[in-house]
Amino acid sequence: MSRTPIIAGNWKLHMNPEQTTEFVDAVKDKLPDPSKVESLICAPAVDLDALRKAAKGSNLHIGAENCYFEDEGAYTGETSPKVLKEMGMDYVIIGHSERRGYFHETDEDINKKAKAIFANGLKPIICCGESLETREANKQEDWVVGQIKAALDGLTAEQVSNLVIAYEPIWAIGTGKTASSDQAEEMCKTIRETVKDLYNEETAENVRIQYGGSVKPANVKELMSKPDIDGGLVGGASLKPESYLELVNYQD
Ligand SMILES: O=C(CO)COP(=O)(O)O
Repeated sequence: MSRTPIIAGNWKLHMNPEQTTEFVDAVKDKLPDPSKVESLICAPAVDLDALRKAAKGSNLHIGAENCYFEDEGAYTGETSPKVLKEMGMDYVIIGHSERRGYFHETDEDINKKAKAIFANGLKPIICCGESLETREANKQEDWVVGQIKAALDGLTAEQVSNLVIAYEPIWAIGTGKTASSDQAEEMCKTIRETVKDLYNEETAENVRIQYGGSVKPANVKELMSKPDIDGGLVGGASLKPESYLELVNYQD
């Protein structure tokens, strides 16, 4: 088993093209060897052209924060996965709790998006995670297993081997309240077992699972030491070059 760790910044609704170029110029020569850690930035759609240009020739992987499940048509305001591929993106985040919550994205939408992303030769980062209410009722496992089953419905074992799942408990996002490394590991392990039940052992060993929710330089090492945590999906702490570099270089 050799899963390459993947540390991804999710910039959410921050940064403009100029700031994007400045950020990438500041980090691109200081990234880890991509065979040791994959460094990724997922940026707002309006910054992706700047991201691609600035990251060209570097070890920085690039991605979008969302896309639609159709390649083209009368869908005002949406982002085409086909064009994201043409623009040189590697990954697309789907199913983030902010998209589920504020923009009413359903499990069915997320599943359609995953299929459209694969159809265009991109890789999805599929987010899942429970609310505080669900955690307090001790129903987080059922909740997250349900989200994973719905998101992966109809995907092949090969596709699942190549995608990334991000476990992001909603109560830990942007709150400074990180899940403990044991809580994070427990759920990432449950997700891997779910993939094993749905597919097979090999697929479960291949799929990379990130933890997200107040990941920062001070806790990244501890989280990454857990056997089922293969990466981080980082919001706030990915916005400054110094902090991002500390995260991706956590092995140093
Ligand atoms: O939602 C997140 C990443 O997708 C986590 O955000 P924070 O790292 O700001 O808590």
